[in-house]
Amino acid sequence: MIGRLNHVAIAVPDLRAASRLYSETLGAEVSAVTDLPEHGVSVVFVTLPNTKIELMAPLGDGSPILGFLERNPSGGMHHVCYEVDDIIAASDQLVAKGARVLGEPRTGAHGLPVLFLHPKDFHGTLIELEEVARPLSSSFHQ
Ligand SMILES: CC[C@@H](C(=O)O)C(=O)SCCNC(=O)CCNC(=O)[C@H](O)C(C)(C)COP(=O)(O)OP(=O)(O)OC[C@H]1O[C@@H](n2cnc3c(N)ncnc32)[C@H](O)[C@@H]1OP(=O)(O)O
Ligand SMILES: [Co+2]
Repeated sequence: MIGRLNHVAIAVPDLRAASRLYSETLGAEVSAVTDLPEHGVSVVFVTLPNTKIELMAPLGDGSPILGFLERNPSGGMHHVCYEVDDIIAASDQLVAKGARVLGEPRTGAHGLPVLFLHPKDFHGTLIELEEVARPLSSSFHQ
């Protein structure tokens, strides 16, 4: 069901300081800050040769990462995001197998459908699924 690792997300208390750390100290390519009020976070993406790192800070009072940052005030690894071909099919299969899917698919930071799986069902790791449309040519060759 799951495909490539799309990103690893790190929750941080200060997004601009974290962006500088990745760009200036680690020498990585870091995007501009994007506010995503519908997700309650502000994010930047760090582009690596084989995947991305999502640095995110809370946006608004109802942010889903506030509790995590209270427990981990200096920040920490928050979730991993795996790509899937069909998010509804993946969700249906996971529910049938007893996993807790958190809410409905929503449009994520890349403009594609995402949803989350409860960390208690996956060895203490919050999982995000992102539906990534495959180019027609790649499905033709499968
Ligand atoms: C930018 C858009 C998008 C993208 O395109 O990439 C994003 O990435 S948005 C990212 C932010 N959005 C989300 O995380 C949405 C899904 N998350 C949630 O609904 C909640 O965060 C949660 C997973 C239900 C946790 O809620 P919270 O209130 O923080 O915790 P609880 O107190 O209910 O925790 C229960 C239990 O789970 C442990 N926990 C919580 N978060 C994590 C985590 N990130 N990784 C591992 N474990 C986590 C928490 O410690 C509790 O454990 P116990 O104390 O042992 O019960
Ligand atoms: Co994410």
